[in-house]
Amino acid sequence: MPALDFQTLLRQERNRVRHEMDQTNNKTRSGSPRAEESEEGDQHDDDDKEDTTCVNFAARVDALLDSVMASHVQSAAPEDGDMDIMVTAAAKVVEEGEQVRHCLRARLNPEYLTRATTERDLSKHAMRGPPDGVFYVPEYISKEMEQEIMEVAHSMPVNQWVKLRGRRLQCFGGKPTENVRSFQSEALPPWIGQVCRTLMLAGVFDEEIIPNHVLLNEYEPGQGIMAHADGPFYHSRVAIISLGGPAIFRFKRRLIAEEISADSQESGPAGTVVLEPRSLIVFEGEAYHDYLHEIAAVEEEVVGGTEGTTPVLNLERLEGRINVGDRLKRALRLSLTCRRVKEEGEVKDQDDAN
Ligand SMILES: O=C(O)CCC(=O)C(=O)O
Ligand SMILES: [Fe+2]
Repeated sequence: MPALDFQTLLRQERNRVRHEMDQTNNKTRSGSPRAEESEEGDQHDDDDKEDTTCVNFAARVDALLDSVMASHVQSAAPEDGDMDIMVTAAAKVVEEGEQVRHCLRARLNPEYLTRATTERDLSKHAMRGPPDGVFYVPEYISKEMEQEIMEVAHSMPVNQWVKLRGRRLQCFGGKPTENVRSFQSEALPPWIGQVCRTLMLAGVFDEEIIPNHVLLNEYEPGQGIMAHADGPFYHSRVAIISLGGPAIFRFKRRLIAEEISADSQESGPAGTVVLEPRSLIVFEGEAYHDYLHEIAAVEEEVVGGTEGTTPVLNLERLEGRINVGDRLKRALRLSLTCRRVKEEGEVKDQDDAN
């Protein structure tokens, strides 16, 4: 039996992706919209944009296939020449290549886009601080959209998730770098692009700063994200869509130099927001610049804190579904953090040094 050539296999996979993508693009260019898009007027603009970024997108698929390949070649230890292991690994490469393609090429139901235009006005959803600059929209996405997003997210092979101590994530739009000067933007997969477009249609982002960078975070019960600021890399408005289980988002004021003691760089929570499944939180201004945010790594948490004294900024918007003193049990939670990476000229040198 001839030895299995992983490089050839990879080349074949790439060619297949390219071929499929060429076919899709030719179809779009020759003006034959796919059936699911024909009722949605805006969709064609979107398709035009995807055409121009197609090479970039194909490069993204290549990179993913490379990493699928690398992980299997490694685990198959080809140098020991065990054919059975190699064949199993090759089959896995093809299967996962298929999954990657499916996830990256998926589209959500285009109806979600049209709904976003009519129902939302962000200014109605402002919370009273501190901190200022926080907005909360319950039921921002429908149960169907939540379900579709979770299915696409989980169709990605396990090895495409980046495993961190408190969560795992997938990054779309390019890998964040030390500073924006070395950042290489990548096209967003269509389904992520659709999510960003709903945010624009809902008035969360102007067209010029529609998000071009999205993190898909996944937290198991007991996991969280430590207090942090999102920093100068992005335009200072963040939109986070929550899916799955609930969590409490805590804002903590950043301490000024004189207040920082050896064991504390941050103050206690100034304001919290209960993130219900399918909700949207947006924050900017003071909340972005002067506060850190965190999600505690716990399996259960009490709304308003154990003393019941921590402000819950969106209490009214919870309309009795959740009250101060309630114990919230965590369940698997996904979040989409949508932001716009600044252009080179938009970052002040001082910011960049941070
Ligand atoms: O999962 C969340 O809601 C928070 C995510 C976050 O803060 C981030 O991605 O920077
Ligand atoms: Fe963050």
